[in-house]
Amino acid sequence: MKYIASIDQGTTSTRCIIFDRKGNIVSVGQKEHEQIYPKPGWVEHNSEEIWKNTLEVIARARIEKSIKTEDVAACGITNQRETTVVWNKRTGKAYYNAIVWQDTRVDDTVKALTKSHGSQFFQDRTGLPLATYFSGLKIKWILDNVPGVREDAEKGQAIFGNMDTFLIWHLTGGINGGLHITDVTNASRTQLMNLKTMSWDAELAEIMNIPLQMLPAIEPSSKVYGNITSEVLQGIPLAGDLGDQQAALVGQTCYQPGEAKNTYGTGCFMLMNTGTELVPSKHGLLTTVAYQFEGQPVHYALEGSVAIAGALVQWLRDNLGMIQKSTDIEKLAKSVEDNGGAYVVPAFSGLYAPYWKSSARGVIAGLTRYVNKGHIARAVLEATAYQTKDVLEAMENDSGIEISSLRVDGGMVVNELLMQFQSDMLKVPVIRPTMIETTALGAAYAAGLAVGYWASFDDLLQNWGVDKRWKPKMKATQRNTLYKGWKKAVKRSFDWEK
Ligand SMILES: Nc1ncnc2c1ncn2[C@@H]1O[C@H](COP(=O)(O)OP(=O)(O)O)[C@@H](O)[C@H]1O
Ligand SMILES: O=P(O)(O)OC[C@H](O)CO
Repeated sequence: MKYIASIDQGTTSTRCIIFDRKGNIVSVGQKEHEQIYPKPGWVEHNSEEIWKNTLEVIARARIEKSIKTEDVAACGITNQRETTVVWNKRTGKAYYNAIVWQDTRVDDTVKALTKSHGSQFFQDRTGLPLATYFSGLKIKWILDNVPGVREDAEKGQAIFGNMDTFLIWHLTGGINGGLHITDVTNASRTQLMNLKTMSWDAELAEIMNIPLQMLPAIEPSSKVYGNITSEVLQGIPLAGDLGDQQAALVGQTCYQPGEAKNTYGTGCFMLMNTGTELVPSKHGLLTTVAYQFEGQPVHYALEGSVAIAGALVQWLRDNLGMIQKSTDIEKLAKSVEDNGGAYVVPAFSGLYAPYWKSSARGVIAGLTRYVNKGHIARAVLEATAYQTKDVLEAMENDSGIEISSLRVDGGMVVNELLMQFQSDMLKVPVIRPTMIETTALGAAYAAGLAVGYWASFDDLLQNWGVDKRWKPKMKATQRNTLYKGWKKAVKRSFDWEK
């Protein structure tokens, strides 16, 4: 068979990418979905729209190159993590919109649980500090606020899933016996899975008042789970499932302890493989599952999650109208020499790693009459690079490993100005591989390994190649001055919401 199909259900869009054995893209279908902001801090998606888009992008990817079902060896799936859907398994209907990972509505519960149990209690079991980010408290919010859900959950009719689970259930039969499963990487983002046992933690579920029967079965990330029943890929084995940031780690072939990648999409996520060793963080990172291939031990990762990166570029485009397309930002930013003293701290969902300040809110600091649109555009791009520096320092401190170069991917890495500035800030080379759709590729690798399309990791390592490398050029004094300014601006964003 010639190909592997991969579904990448991201925060802004859903893609289906068909890959060949060399890891090259054969065809792509992609569609954006609506971002719903009912109140400040709330972010939702319509899960029904995402399901329809999924079918449409698979069909588009196949039609583009007239790909026959019999040419597809397997399908993998990867997804925006943490985003939470609860639906009825008899009707297939969601009780409420999907609550997106960036949503901060459970902030009061975070504060109450921090008071009663302490954040460390949750971090010790799940690797995650108590925060609005993860799925558990989003499930609780739906159970507590949407009429009828709790009763149905107790009867075993209302079930929970992240977007992987929701799509797998639909793709494998839906109301006619769809699989209700997730993988270890997605489960590790719910704040309900015990990182040592890889199973749901009954005590955590009880604290959050979540009936255990609504949670999916936890599977490895690479395994034949079952066959797809939907017409668009009927009969194809569904054989890979990974959270998107973990999928990018697999797609970047970071299989050795100490290897790290940074993905620049809506948010920005740096993951370092720590092997089979679970490394607790003391510097504001998450300990998470990197992947598990069937029959092999779980591999862990340290993760620095940044909530807003490319989303800040979108905000400049959609909310301020300063650019028409995301790509326009580079030209605008290049119209000036530097940031003119301005800093943008995009604490739209509070600040994630390494700060974990849910009461922070966005600020633009350092304004004078000198500052123009170009400076703001530059400060917007720089914000992603500074946030990455914050995370990289924490990563080095936690792991004791000095990162000598950084593999990058995601929608923002086409921006050369950002990549050069990133290398300048980190003082290490930044490497963009030939294939930057590493998220979809990682899920394809998981599926392909499960069905023997690829024989081993060695096959995958050969597919990775360098497209471009940026080396640090900035003088130390300039780097230090700029970064000091960022740190000052970050402090200004703290404690905005009480
Ligand atoms: N040339 C560019 N410069 C900066 N940001 C960009 C550029 N092109 C796209 N982006 C940003 O990249 C993000 C999309 O990346 P992608 O990896 O597709 O995200 P996701 O997987 O989160 O949906 C958007 O937030 C967009 O604003
Ligand atoms: O959809 P992305 O690429 O922004 O990734 C979102 C992350 O998985 C959230 O944890």
